[in-house]
Amino acid sequence: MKSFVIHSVHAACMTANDLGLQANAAVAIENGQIAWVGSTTSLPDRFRSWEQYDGEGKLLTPSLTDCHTHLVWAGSRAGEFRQRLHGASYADIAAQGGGILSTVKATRAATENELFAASLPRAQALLSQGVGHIEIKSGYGLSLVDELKQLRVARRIGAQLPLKVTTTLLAAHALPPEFKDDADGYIEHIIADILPAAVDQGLAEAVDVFCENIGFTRAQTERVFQAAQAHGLPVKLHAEQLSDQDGSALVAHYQGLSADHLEYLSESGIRAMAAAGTVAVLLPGAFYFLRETKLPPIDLLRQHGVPIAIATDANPGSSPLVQLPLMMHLACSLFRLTPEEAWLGVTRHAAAALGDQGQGTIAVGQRADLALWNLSAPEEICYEFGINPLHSLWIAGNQVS
Ligand SMILES: O=C(O)CC[C@@H]1NC(=O)NC1=O
Ligand SMILES: [Fe+3]
Repeated sequence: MKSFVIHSVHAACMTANDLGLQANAAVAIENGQIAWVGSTTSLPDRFRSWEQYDGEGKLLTPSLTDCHTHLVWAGSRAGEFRQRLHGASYADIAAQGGGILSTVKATRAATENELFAASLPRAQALLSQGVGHIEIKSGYGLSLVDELKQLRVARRIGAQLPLKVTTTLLAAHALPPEFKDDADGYIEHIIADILPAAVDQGLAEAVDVFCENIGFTRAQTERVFQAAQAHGLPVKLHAEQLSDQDGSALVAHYQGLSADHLEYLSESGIRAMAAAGTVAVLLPGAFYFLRETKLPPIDLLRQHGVPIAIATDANPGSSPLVQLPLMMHLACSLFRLTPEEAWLGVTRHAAAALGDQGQGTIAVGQRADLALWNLSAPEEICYEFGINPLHSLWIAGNQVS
């Protein structure tokens, strides 16, 4: 692995609560890690013989982390989108077999290779936007064979592309037809069969549940969390998306990595998250696409010091938007986050939501996952949309674009 220096950049190091901007900075990279960060003018002699990369005053940040995606799916829900625009209701569409279960049907029918071929371009798109770490959930298989198939495809994406993939078991995403009207039975199947198999095959690094009035109850969620804990896996939760199920307090009780969506989050849930260090993952794409009107309690999250992350929630039903910089734009435009919060939301805090403490920063000892941007100010990526501002991307010190 080569050693080199990127110099003459505005480095956004992503310190605890701000961008940590350093003008005319230099970063020395050795063996895929950051070896030194400081002013270009004070570069130590031992680095001066290394290959020098002139950043020409551009903005250098950590590469981006998309900490919440359902990236592996087959089929399309574009037809439902057209039906709804012609006046069909969700109930009409569900009655015709649409919704999540139509994606489950297509994902089950796809071979592993077909699923990989359908999903790889989505990861390639994120990589082209400067994303170096993606979380990929299961949740469209809803059976032992098909949940493991999804997770294997997620692993293959990480093997095929120069980016890091973190996998999450979300078997408790919806009720499969085989367990119609028997949600408790399905939860027991997850606990007895799907989760142990995913653990035995090293396919899951966290466990997630859709805790919602149209998903699984708080009690069913807790059964899954107890099983995940018994297997030594951390938990995260689709929480308070459409109602307040007090799921955020539950995932915080289990020292969960994150609570995600959070439009209906209460202050007691926020207090629990703050005490546990649970990250608030906001998903403005789903809010926008579903035309939600209830904003997450951003000011309360700020007051209680809960770290805020932002992710695509890329999925065919509520956020068919595989574009992380767009989420920064929507987070500022719709949720009124500041550009600084948006940047921290796709770097440092997003990495923390995946248990990758310290990643998503430019600091000595961190993996050299770095992005150089054609931006003269950080806020430009939140303000304008359409032209890809990525200039260069390094993952573990290897230049990938
Ligand atoms: O409609 C889909 O395919 C997924 C919807 C998605 N899943 C979830 O738990 N919340 C959502 O918005
Ligand atoms: Fe989601």
